[in-house]
Formats: sequence, structure tokens, C-alpha cells
Amino acid sequence: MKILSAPQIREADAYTIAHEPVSGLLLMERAAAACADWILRRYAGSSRPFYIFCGPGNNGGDGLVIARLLAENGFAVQAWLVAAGNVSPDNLANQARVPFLQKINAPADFPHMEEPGVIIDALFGTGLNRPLDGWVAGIIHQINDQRGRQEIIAIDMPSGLMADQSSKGHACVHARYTITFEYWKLALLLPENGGFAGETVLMPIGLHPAYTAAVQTEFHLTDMEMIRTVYRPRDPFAHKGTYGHALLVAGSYGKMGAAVLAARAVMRAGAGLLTVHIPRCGYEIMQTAFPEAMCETEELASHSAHFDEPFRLRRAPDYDVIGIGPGIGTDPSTAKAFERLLGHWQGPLVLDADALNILSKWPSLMPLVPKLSILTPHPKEFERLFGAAGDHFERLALLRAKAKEWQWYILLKGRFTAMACPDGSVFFNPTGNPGMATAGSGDVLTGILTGLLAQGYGPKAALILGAWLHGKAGDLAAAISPESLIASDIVDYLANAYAEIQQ
Ligand SMILES: NC(=O)C1=CN([C@@H]2O[C@H](COP(=O)(O)OP(=O)(O)OC[C@H]3O[C@@H](n4cnc5c(N)ncnc54)[C@H](O)[C@@H]3O)[C@@H](O)[C@H]2O)[C@H](O)CC1
Ligand SMILES: [K+]
Repeated sequence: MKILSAPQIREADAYTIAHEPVSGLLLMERAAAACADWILRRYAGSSRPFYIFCGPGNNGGDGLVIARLLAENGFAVQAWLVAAGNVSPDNLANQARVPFLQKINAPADFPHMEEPGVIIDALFGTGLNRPLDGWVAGIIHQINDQRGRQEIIAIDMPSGLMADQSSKGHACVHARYTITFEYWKLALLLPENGGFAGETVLMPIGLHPAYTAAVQTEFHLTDMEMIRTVYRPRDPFAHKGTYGHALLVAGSYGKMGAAVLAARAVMRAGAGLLTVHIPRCGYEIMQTAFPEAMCETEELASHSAHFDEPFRLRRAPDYDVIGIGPGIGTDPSTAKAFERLLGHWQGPLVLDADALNILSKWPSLMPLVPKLSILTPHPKEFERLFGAAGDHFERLALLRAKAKEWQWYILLKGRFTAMACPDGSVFFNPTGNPGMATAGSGDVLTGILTGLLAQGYGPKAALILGAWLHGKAGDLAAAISPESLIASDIVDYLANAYAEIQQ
């Protein structure tokens, strides 16, 4: 699914008006009716009053139509026009159809909302081009002060949030739900700003499909259509060699769990064969916990070091992919062995956790990481590797720049994990939940990606499918309680996540 900028959304709007054709007023009616339908379904049978705040532009126009439609459906509705800026023609036309409309010209006009109800925020949408200030910013704060008593629903965007720029530190409505029209906006996907949106509901409003098909964008959100395009069903004549042989380098004394979790995920993702390279101290653990994996071990002087000096890729030509990092530590001898591995291996590679920490500690190793490798940092690891950014839009720019500069695929973990490709495109992943912020969850992702590459998926397809499967398995596992989710559950539910694609 394409993510468009505010100017592109305006173009989509104009294209639809010209080519459907449809008047702007009717398009507004259609968008607002879709919102009103959603609201009517959510509050069916409730007697909660609606308090609707409308701005001067077309977002305010949507609010006016919603006010009229909710009143027609028998709800108690009050609506205010916040007179701040030039009134758009379609807004003006709809003002005339809301006889109960009141005006707010100053903070002192802010109403007392007697009963707990629902605030509809239709002040500003994608037309906002600078931070809100003065008394209008004050109105935003007054709306937010109502959060405990009133449920807040933002129309298209939480007011104050800019679609394509950081709104860090700006006055923004803090919504429980945001009903956004037709396309996701970048701001809704970045943690710093997206938090204002609450739960985002994507609402189709019938913008012209020819525009959407033709428009160029670097930003995408994974959806089921994309997953079904990427996913490759198994060949009925397959044998275990068909799905590749992965090498996983993971674990150390006290951290064999990371190796076991990643190993199980490699196989549950569908790899044909797996060899794990572990320190000798982890041999019994791995063979007992996960008999499906073959083990390659080293006798070590120190249990904290992952490799001793003679480590080399004895069977390198046999492997289709190497995944390295979970729980290996950053001992200098491990870093040395990692350097040797990079010197010998130009094939598909997944780098996570301590492999990334080694790169941050010894940046001179970075040029040895082959092009088209996959790196999977969490925000702290990303910062250690590539430096800090002032805000999350800047961090997104840095992510894209680094993926281009090094020709790597870089997956930055988060609520909407962002995956930057060497060509500058970025794919956001929508699946997953806060229950997955738990020890070992990242090790499982490394395993899944390694397992997909082993089967012959290209790095881009592996990222899109792998991040989606990981989040979907987490969502299915968290259905009862996100608090109790542990990383093994994500592995256990991978089969169910695959089943969702096959439905
Ligand atoms: N394309 C669609 O999907 C449809 C969108 N609709 C709705 O229209 C808005 C966008 O409307 P627009 O009139 O362009 O902008 P806004 O209503 O968001 O705001 C413009 C309004 O605000 C003033 N303004 C801008 N910045 C500031 C500021 N910092 N301080 C004060 N005032 C400001 C500006 O001067 C204008 O007066 C979209 O979000 C949807 O909700 C259609 O209804 C259906 C099709
Ligand atoms: K809004």
C-alpha cells in the first residue's frame, strides 16, 4: 500500500474531482459519511453526546457534515467552528446546513462539556503547513485536558500533526482513534508523532484508483496483497535440500536461550537444514532443546568468547545463508572471528544484536559487510551504528541514507518496523503489538529472516514477509494477553501466521 505525502493527497483529491468526476462538496460528503458510519457503528445504542470541533478548512468541512449526519441519526450533537484562518468554500457551504453551529473566537469561548461523551477533532487535517500557535494551540491543549472524561476521535489527522514533517514539541490533539482517509500518512507511522493518533482506522473514500496506481512514492505499508505476492507456496516435489541450508552463529555461556530461540525460528520459517555454530558449553543445551538443528562447536578457553582462534568457515560452500549475532557477546576474540567470517563470505547474511554491537565497537569492519546484507537494529543499536538524529523524520532520512550508502537492507525495529532498501525505498510493517517488547523477540526475527533467505527468498521479499510473519505470529499469540507473551510463543504461532496467508 502506497504512503503519500500531503501534496500528493491534494493531487489525488483534485484528480478524483476532475476525472470521476465529482464535486469537492460531494467528495467531502462521501468522506464524512464514511466516518459517520464508523462512528454510528461504534456508538450504536449509546447515549453519549458528541462535541464536534471544526476548523476553517476542508477538515472542518468534514466535521460539519459529521455533525449534521450524527444529529440526523438522533444523537445529541454540539458543534463549534474555531474561527482561525480562511474559510474554504466547501466548509462555508456546510456551515449553512448546521443550524446549531456555535463559534469559538478565543480560548474563553471553549465550552464546558457537561456529560462524558465523544469529542470529534475536525480542526486541521493534511492542510496544516506550520505548527499551531497562539490561542488555537491553546484550544488544542484544552481539548487534550478533556482526555480523561471524553473519548477523542480525530478526523484524517490529529490536529496539529503535520503529515510529512516532524511535529516534535508541537501542540497536537491526543486522540483515542484517528480515522484517516484513503492513505496512511508518514507521521502516523513514526513513534514520536504517531502516538497522538491512538489507534488508526484507514477509511477508503473512493479516491480515483488510476491516480493511486500511477503515483510514485518511496514509502509503502505492507498489506495482505503485498504479502500474497511475495509468498511462495511450497513445491509438492520438494525435498529438504530445496529449502536450503542455513548456518546460525549464536549463543554464549549464559545466553544459549538466544541461540535456541533463533534456531527454532529458522526451522519454523521453513528452512530445509540448519547448522548452529555454538561454543562447546552450549552443545548439550542445543541438542536437547532443539534436536532438529545440527551443531558445530568449538572448544574454548573462555566461555564468554564465542570463537577461538582456529575458527573458520569449514563448510562455507554448503551454506545458503548465514545468520549471526544473537547472544554471541562482543569479546575481542569473537570480533576477530567475525572479521574472518566477513572475509570469507559474500553470500546472504543477516546481522543482529551482538554482530551489530561488534560493528559499532569496531567500525573498521563495516566495509567488509557484503552488499545486500540484512541488518536488524533496534533504535539503540541503530544509534550506536549510525549516530543520533534530532527527530524521527530525521532518523528515517538517516536510515534511507545508510541503506543507500552501504547498499544494505536495514530493518529498524519499532511499532511500525521500517525496512530501508538499497534503492531508497522504505517498507513499513503493520503487524505486531506491545507484548512483543520482550526478551528474545529479536532473536526470533533473526531466525525467521535467516530461514526465509535459506529457502531462496531475496532479501527484500524476506524482509517484507519476515517482519509481517513475526508480527502476525505475535498478534495471534497475544490475543489472550499481551503481558504474558514470551518469545517462544512467537515461534509457536508462526504456523498460524503462515495459515493466514494461505486462507
Ligand atoms: N483528499 C482527501 O482525501 C479529502 C480530504 N478532505 C479533507 O480535507 C482536509 C484538507 O483540507 P484543507 O482545506 O486543505 O486543509 P485543513 O482543513 O487541514 O486546514 C486548512 C486551513 O487551516 C489553515 N491553517 C493551516 N495551517 C495553520 C496553522 N498553523 N495555524 C492556523 N491555521 C492554519 C489554513 O489557512 C486553512 O484555512 C483533509 O485533511 C480532509 O479532512 C475532504 O473533505 C475529502 C477529500
Ligand atoms: K483533525
